[in-house]
Amino acid sequence: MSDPTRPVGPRIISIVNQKGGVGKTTTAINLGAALADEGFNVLLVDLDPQGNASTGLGIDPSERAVTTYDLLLEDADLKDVIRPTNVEGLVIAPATTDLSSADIEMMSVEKRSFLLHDALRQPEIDAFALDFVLIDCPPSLSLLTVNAMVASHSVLVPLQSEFFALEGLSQLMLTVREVRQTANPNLRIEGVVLTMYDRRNNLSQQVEADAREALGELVFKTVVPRNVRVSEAPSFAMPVISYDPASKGSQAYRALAQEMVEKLEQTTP
Ligand SMILES: Nc1ncnc2c1ncn2[C@@H]1O[C@H](COP(=O)(O)OP(=O)(O)OP(=O)(O)O)[C@@H](O)[C@H]1O
Repeated sequence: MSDPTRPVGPRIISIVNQKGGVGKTTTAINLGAALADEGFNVLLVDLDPQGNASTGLGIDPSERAVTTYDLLLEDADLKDVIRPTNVEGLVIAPATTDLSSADIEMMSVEKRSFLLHDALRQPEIDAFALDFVLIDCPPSLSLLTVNAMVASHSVLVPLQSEFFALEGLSQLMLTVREVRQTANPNLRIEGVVLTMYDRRNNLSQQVEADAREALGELVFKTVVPRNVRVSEAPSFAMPVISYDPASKGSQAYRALAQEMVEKLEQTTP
């Protein structure tokens, strides 16, 4: 399906929050699968050395695959890195723990922030006819995350409906501002999505109220509930929308995909 929301090339979205365990990987997998289910062609780039998005979509970590490490640091061809998943329309560039190596830190400042940017602009990317690229970032504002932001049109922030959720957001926004000033002036915030939301819990409601007050329209209307089916799905190497299509988690990620596409249609000329 051609994407009406972009005139040229895929829309590249980094999924970022330097806090660990807030739902970045879960959002990357399930938003990717929901967009693919809507008929879009999606590439998930796993930039987290933990490689959970890769294993969660069925890539065997013991297999010596060509990975995003090779893409960034060994000039590998995108076509050799991209692998199919068991979700039609969703392909993945898998990660390995090698990504946490110091090689990237040792490169010159000018080069090291643009590694992913340059890799994703290889002409061969056209062959995949991608509509969206989602980048699953590590839980830090390290060079890997900066690489993702430099390569992206926008940043999507999962926010766990928990204590201290909003702490750290100002640091994240500072990094976005720095990337805008130095490398990617058009970097936007795609939105903030509340994850692991528990309707019976006052804390979730309080975090939601605080986030909406502080961030206004940036917060997606869709919230992702805490749902055991979401957490079970990766052990079966599936997104929740395949594992349990009727579950609340599956419905939420479908709604999030639709809301995001609608927002893009409204804002893209
Ligand atoms: N909506 C949800 N309902 C239930 N469990 C969830 C939900 N979202 C995420 N989880 C669980 O929370 C844990 C952390 O999620 P996830 O790995 O997506 O976070 P992350 O931000 O990518 O973590 P890291 O910072 O380590 O990369 C996982 O065990 C995941 O299965």
